[in-house]
Amino acid sequence: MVAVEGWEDVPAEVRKRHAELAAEITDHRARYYEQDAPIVSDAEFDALMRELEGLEAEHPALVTPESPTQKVGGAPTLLFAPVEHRERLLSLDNAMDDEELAAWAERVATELAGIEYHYLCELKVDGLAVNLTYENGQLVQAATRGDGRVGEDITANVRTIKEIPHRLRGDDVPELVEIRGEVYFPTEAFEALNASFSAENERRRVENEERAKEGRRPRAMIRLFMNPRNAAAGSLRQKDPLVAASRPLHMVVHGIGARSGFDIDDQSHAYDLLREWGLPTARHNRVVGTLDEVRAFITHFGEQRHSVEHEIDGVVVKVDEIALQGRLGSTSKSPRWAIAWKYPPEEVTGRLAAIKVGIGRTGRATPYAVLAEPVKVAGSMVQYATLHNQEVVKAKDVLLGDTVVLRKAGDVIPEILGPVYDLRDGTEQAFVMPSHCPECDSELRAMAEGDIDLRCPNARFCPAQIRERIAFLGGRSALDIEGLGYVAATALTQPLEPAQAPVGNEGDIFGLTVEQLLPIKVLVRDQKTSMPKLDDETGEEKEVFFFATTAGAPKKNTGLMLENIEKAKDRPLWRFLNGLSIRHVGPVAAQDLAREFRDLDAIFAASEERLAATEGVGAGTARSIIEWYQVDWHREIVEKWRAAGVRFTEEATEEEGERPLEGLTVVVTGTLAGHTRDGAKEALTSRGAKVTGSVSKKTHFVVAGDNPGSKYDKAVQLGLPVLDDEGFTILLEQGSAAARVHLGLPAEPPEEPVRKAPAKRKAAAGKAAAQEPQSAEEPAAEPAED
Ligand SMILES: NC(=O)c1ccc[n+]([C@@H]2O[C@H](COP(=O)([O-])OP(=O)(O)OC[C@H]3O[C@@H](n4cnc5c(N)ncnc54)[C@H](O)[C@@H]3O)[C@@H](O)[C@H]2O)c1
Ligand SMILES: [Zn+2]
Repeated sequence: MVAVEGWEDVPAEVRKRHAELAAEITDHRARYYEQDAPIVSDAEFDALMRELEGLEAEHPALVTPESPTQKVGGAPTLLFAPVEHRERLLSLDNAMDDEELAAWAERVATELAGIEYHYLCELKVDGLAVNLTYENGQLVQAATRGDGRVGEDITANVRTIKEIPHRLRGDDVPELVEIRGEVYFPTEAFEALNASFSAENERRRVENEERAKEGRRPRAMIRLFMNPRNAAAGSLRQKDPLVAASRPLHMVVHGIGARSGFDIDDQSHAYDLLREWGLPTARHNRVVGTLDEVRAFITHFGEQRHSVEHEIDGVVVKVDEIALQGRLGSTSKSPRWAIAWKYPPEEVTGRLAAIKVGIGRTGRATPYAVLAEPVKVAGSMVQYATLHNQEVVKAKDVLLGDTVVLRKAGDVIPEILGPVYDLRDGTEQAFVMPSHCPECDSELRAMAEGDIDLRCPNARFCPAQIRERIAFLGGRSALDIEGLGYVAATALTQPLEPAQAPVGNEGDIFGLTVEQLLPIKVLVRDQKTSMPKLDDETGEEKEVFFFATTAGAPKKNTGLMLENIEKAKDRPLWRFLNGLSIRHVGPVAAQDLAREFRDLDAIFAASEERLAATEGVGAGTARSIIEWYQVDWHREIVEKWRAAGVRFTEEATEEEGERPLEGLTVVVTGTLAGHTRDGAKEALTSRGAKVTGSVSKKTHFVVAGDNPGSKYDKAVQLGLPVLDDEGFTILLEQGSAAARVHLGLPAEPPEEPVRKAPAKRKAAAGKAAAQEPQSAEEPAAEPAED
């Protein structure tokens, strides 16, 4: 094949698909850029774009100036006056994986062979691109990107953004400069805005009930913003500047367009100049020399994605030298000297097939969304998302059958953001909270006046509550029993043959025998859907022995689980206390109580006042402990454990009394030989140290095992003391000074890096200061909740 393919040579079905894709993409762009109301997620949109690009790569004849691949953004709307940009605003090419990043770097290297250059790494801010024109230091115009050549005049709205100077600072301002940047909505403010919309909708719902009685038309609900980008775009593209002024919009600059009257060598230096002029520049930029350093930057901010004040959807890598940027040039759509690394999408859409209710270990009924099909988000497959309670379902305004936006940020539980209103067809139906427990059929009710949550009151016999409590007991924050996870908890409490259940409640957990376990059969369930799996050949539900091999011998894990259960009898008192699932008693309160009383019987013998006087334990928690112990079968659990050999007392260890690591802030990263990650953290906190997740100048030690992450790089960069396994042991056993000496450092840090708590507070609050990090992670309202 030598002849260049003409359009008529492209197979008809390819041409057809190309036309379909082009039309679909153009429609999505209009909805996204012009109406701020997309109906597909970015991931879906990107997939369509990629398919189109693929077709064009295979059949170059399809590449016409009309193709969406050759165009930037959307068309300017009639909502605002058109503005012609002096210099075009471009889009960016994307790298979805390391191969694509390396290919880009390779092209740059080839083009710039023999020349020294640097990479400028920046965060890719997920907001709205704007162009600011300054003439002789005065802001004369602000415009959206539009199609790259012509944007919309949003000057009045942009003037309301406090960070954007109306006049550049200093005497040295240029004749002309076009500033490119991103207007964004800070993540926290976005959540607050949507919460206020939800509250207003709640008022309107109440009002509408009245209106319905009077036969009046209902007031419309406010549509929630889907994400901060949407909120930024929606706020900035308002006819009324007062609306924009009322929103906490911010901006960060990331480029320069047309300019005259000054010269710059590197883009990073240009930012210094812009900062002097009073423009908001990014704090996280970094200039590096190698692609590996670029990768480290990408990895670092992939982990820190949610500690930045605005949403980021990737990292933009640029060649820093302006002259070389010119030499590399641009395509019709994007510069060749830059590439956008995209993080995995955190938002996807899916069809809400059902809302089911799960019962947690304290009986709380939690509605959760079930999507018609599993979807990939933040790198994992997801089909369920929590909806918290029936009020949240209302506030999110979702109906069964809706296409909904689902978000999963990092390790956080997936949640539903809201419906895609424009896809409703009228067949959607409102969710009705079930009146009865799906597992034991007890009537659900609020346990106290004013409680939003409904609960299954059958704490003693509800199979769901027992299963969840046992799984919790075996879990990390309670007895931490390896082998006793969720499925094992199910097998122990809900075997196929109910009479075989060796565990009726947590009292039966110790003293299990292999003989009891061997005959236990469970249905093989799909872990995601919890629906029984079918045998491929017979089509029948699959039943297996959970603890025994097919030959009838105990599985290896069975023995391990039993050993670990035996060992768990010696766990510290607070773990048992937390494991009892007493409402309001979470790990923090449990540790406070254990430290104060050192004995379980003493805790249960204490008066409500005495309990409430314990540091970190409130009146509600105290009440809850007393009420819990008044229930017969609760006391039986404690007695069964005691009979099995649990001692429930805790001698004050020397270190604990003294809390020798009090005041230290430590970060743990990588795999340690002698400790699990949680074990290492506990060893530190029990000695009074504060363990945090991110490295800063205030960190006293970074404990780094094998394969440490970017925290290690950061530590090295900041020159912090880094401890290996051996150093860590010295820190635990001999304290901070010994660990520093081990590293060849002076015993005392040169300057106390930690901000001292004010003396007054320290004296009054004692150990409270050391507990802050834990309580900050614990939801304050109900730490013991499921
Ligand atoms: N869901 C939909 O229907 C829909 C429709 C159209 C586009 N989109 C989404 O929009 C994006 C594509 O839009 P695009 O063409 O604007 O490309 P892009 O957002 O991937 O990248 C280009 C833009 O990044 C911005 N940017 C942020 N930080 C930057 C920095 N530090 N340096 C330089 N630029 C920076 C600039 O405004 C620039 O215009 C994709 O994520 C796509 O999924 C979604
Ligand atoms: Zn129940």
